[in-house]
Amino acid sequence: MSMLDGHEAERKTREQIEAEAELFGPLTSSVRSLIDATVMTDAAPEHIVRARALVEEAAALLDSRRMSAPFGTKWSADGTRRSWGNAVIGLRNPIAPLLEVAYEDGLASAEADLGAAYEGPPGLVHGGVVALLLDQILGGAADHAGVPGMTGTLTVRYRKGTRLGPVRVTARVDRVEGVKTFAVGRVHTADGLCAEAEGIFVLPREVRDMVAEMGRPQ
Ligand SMILES: CCCCCCCC(=O)SCCNC(=O)CCNC(=O)[C@H](O)C(C)(C)COP(=O)(O)OP(=O)(O)OC[C@H]1O[C@@H](n2cnc3c(N)ncnc32)[C@H](O)[C@@H]1OP(=O)(O)O
Repeated sequence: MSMLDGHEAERKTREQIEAEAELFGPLTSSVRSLIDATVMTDAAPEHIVRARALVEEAAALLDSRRMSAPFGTKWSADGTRRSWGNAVIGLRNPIAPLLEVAYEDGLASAEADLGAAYEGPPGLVHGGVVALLLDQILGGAADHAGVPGMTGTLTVRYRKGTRLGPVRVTARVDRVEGVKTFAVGRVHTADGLCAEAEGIFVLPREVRDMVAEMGRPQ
């Protein structure tokens, strides 16, 4: 599979995209609540059996027609980019903590409320989930700065356990060396600094080749 696969131009208008967001956003949010309820429930066995039947009915309804491939990244003519399947920010992805990333003065920042579904050690966020958030926000900072790349290396230093609940994640580009963008970031909770990361984002060779090809005079 090529790195360029899954990117697709689309002709949808802003209104159509907004209508889709209004349709799918609440579904995602309901399923996210369902995930939390599944992890946390202490309901009576008969309620769990009934809930399972309802969930299976809902899954069958949704599965009655499927896309031919995962959502990927869709680009509109006006430059709007949709990565609605993304594991961190995907509007259609109920396991995504849905980081809404804000960019200001070169700093990417986002907040998320990580519930029981993200638990690793008791009461703490799973280290892989911490890395997941950092990967996304560091990559987003690189992208937003106009020096995007695929994660080549992500180094995370876990300073202290990240308590489940509200977290704040920040990142910025540290430097650019040729095709490599070095970004740094942090995760904070009310307890203070919990994790720090450095990521090296590499613009893949085939994208470099494509850009060089496009720039070549006919
Ligand atoms: C908004 C968007 C946010 C997105 C955030 C989420 C990001 C992700 O999750 S990406 C998914 C995870 N990452 C991947 O799957 C990447 C898999 N790896 C690859 O595709 C390739 O190995 C890739 C692109 C990293 C490098 O391949 P390629 O372009 O062929 O590299 P290559 O030409 O050999 O090397 C180019 C430069 O990068 C360096 N480099 C290569 N691989 C790495 C690496 N893994 N780590 C650090 N540096 C590297 C090389 O040393 C070289 O440096 P220099 O120019 O100084 O000599």
